[in-house]
Amino acid sequence: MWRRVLLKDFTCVLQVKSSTFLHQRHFTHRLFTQKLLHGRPQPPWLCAINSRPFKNDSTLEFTGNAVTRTDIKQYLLSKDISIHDGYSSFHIPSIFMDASSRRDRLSLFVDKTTGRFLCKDTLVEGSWEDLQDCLEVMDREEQDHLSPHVLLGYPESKEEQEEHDRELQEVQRIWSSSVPFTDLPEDDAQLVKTMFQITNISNATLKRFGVRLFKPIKSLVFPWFAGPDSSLKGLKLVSAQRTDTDRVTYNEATLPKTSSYYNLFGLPLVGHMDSEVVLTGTELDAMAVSQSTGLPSVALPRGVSCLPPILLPYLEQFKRVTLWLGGDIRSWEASKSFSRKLGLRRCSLVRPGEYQLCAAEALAQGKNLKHILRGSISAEHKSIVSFQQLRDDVYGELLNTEQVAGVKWTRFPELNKILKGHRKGELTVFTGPTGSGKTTFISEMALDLCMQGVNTLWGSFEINNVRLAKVMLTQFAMQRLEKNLEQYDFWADKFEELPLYFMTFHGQQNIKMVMDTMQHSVYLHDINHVVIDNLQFMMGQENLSVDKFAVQDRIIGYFRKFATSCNCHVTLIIHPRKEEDDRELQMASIFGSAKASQEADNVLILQEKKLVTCPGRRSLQVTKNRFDGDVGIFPLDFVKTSLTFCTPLKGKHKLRKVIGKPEGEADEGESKEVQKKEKGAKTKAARSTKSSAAGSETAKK
Ligand SMILES: Nc1ncnc2c1ncn2[C@@H]1O[C@H](COP(=O)(O)OP(=O)(O)OP(=O)(O)O)[C@@H](O)[C@H]1O
Repeated sequence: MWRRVLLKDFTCVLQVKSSTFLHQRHFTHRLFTQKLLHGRPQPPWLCAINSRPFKNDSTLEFTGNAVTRTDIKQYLLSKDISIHDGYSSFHIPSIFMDASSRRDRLSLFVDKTTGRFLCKDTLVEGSWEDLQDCLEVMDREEQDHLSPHVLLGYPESKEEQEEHDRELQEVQRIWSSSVPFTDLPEDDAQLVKTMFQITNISNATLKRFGVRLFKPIKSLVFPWFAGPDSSLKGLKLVSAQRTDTDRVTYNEATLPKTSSYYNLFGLPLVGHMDSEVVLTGTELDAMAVSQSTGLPSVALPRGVSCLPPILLPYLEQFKRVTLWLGGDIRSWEASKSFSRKLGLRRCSLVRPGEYQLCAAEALAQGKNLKHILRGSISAEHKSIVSFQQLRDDVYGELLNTEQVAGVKWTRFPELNKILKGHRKGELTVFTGPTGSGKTTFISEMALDLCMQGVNTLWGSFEINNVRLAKVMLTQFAMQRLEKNLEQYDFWADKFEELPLYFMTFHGQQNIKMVMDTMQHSVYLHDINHVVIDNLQFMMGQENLSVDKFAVQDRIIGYFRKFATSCNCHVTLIIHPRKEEDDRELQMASIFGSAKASQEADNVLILQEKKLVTCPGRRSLQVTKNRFDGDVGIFPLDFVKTSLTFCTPLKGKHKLRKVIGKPEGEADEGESKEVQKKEKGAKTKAARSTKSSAAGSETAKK
């Protein structure tokens, strides 16, 4: 919901986005005419990432720029502002309150990574550029503060206002027709608790956290209270379902929708003086921790999928943060990456234990939660460790081989058989002949993962984002929507909910800029898969009088480093350096040197028409797999109506898997096999050409 506003007194046009975050009237504003004020050029960052094209109320609070924390600190010091160096933010006195009311309070938080600010007293927020503008104006006008109402909002469009009102009414309607647990007859309350497997959570705890039951859909209601008046901003509905194996799975829905839902559940119960908190992945876990340990505990709004930086100021007061996000490897990975945002020094992590317990399960099984929390380990990385320290990590990996192997593709079971899954921190290099369908295939492969919650960032330099999103939406809906336009909104609404982001770069790009954007997106959106289409678009600005392949190797090296340091998977599409008509592509067709092929964890090749068994068909070949060494090839059919790939029907194809062979050998083995087949086919083809030639000769005669 974007609004245009005037910066009062300065006749400067600002673009403002209304946000439901934690406050009643809480602006995120972005200066797009900053040159008007003091001619500072717009940071390239500002336009570097775009949200999904289908969104009109972007989830992106993205006003990032290339400032460093040193820049921020120096600038603030140059303005004689006293700074407290916090964990993820600098704390400064609010410039939106007069000196007498702000006293010594440092209630304005400036994010050390992006420079975004939030004043917790007045709830004004904005970008680093906005803060600088405000400070410049204060200097120029010799004022000691600005009014929090310095931004004048125009009403939202009628449509937006109506949607917003409808949402709020729906929140109120559900809330008022839900029943507090304490008002339920004891038998009913017990039944509900059994259904949700929370029999050990007392009615008193449920009451303290304000949990209710919404009977019509048998869901628990978790409220989102926030703002100076602690009013109801939204809610989360959670329903429980029992699976065949007698496990309970939970489904959740939020109002407002997930991308605007920023509830740190449990925050209103935290005292100003509390210096310790336990961060959990679900509301049930937060209640379990609070009940059995008495410690303040808050749940993340979107579980382990992300920790939006906009929430960080609310966690600054804690000297110690224990992350207990769940019991699986994904939660463990998330807790490691969130602790980097929170500041490693103060974070400790609960490692998934032998029985993989989250807090609610631990409580249900009568475990001692205090004891589990005491066993949490420091998030700070030590440069030298002994096996004794690694011992539990190794054990955890052995115990959870399936989870360690990564996220499985739902649409490509053959790929699971070879690669085992999609893992964080790896670099996948993907190639194929020109126009063979590389973009189309990677689009579906990444979409498959994104639909399972893998936060994905696309850098599509070759085709524009609208075209790419159209391909993805077709693959998502599994049909051509141009023929069913009436279904567009239905699919677009669902597609919009995916954790999918696009860089807005197009054409040749500077590698540093791309790297900075990727790094930023990891911070802002907890991106764990970056797709780059394609590497050649990063080479244009390099000095190509030096060896082209040396440049390519160097760029691959940058991506490698990024994948490792940010623990983020990078899929890099590369055009082959040479294509020969009668030969399949090999690793050597892509890489300039052995070094570059060493950098990649996985090398995938989309082979085209080379398998004579199925003419015209593409095959996907894995020629390198660092995880467990399996390589192989399998055919792919293309479904034009949905732009998707699938494996041919059973019996028609065979997965050829080469287990445990070194990369080179496997490659050779594969190509030998292919060559043999090709040779056979060529002879056959030659024979048939001969006979058809003979036939036509005869016909001519
Ligand atoms: N297996 C396939 N069979 C037939 N057509 C395909 C196949 N895969 C993709 N296509 C179509 O081919 C066209 C080119 O596909 P795409 O852009 O994915 O290829 P590419 O390899 O990325 O191209 P480039 O080499 O230019 O980067 C698209 O129109 C796509 O729908």
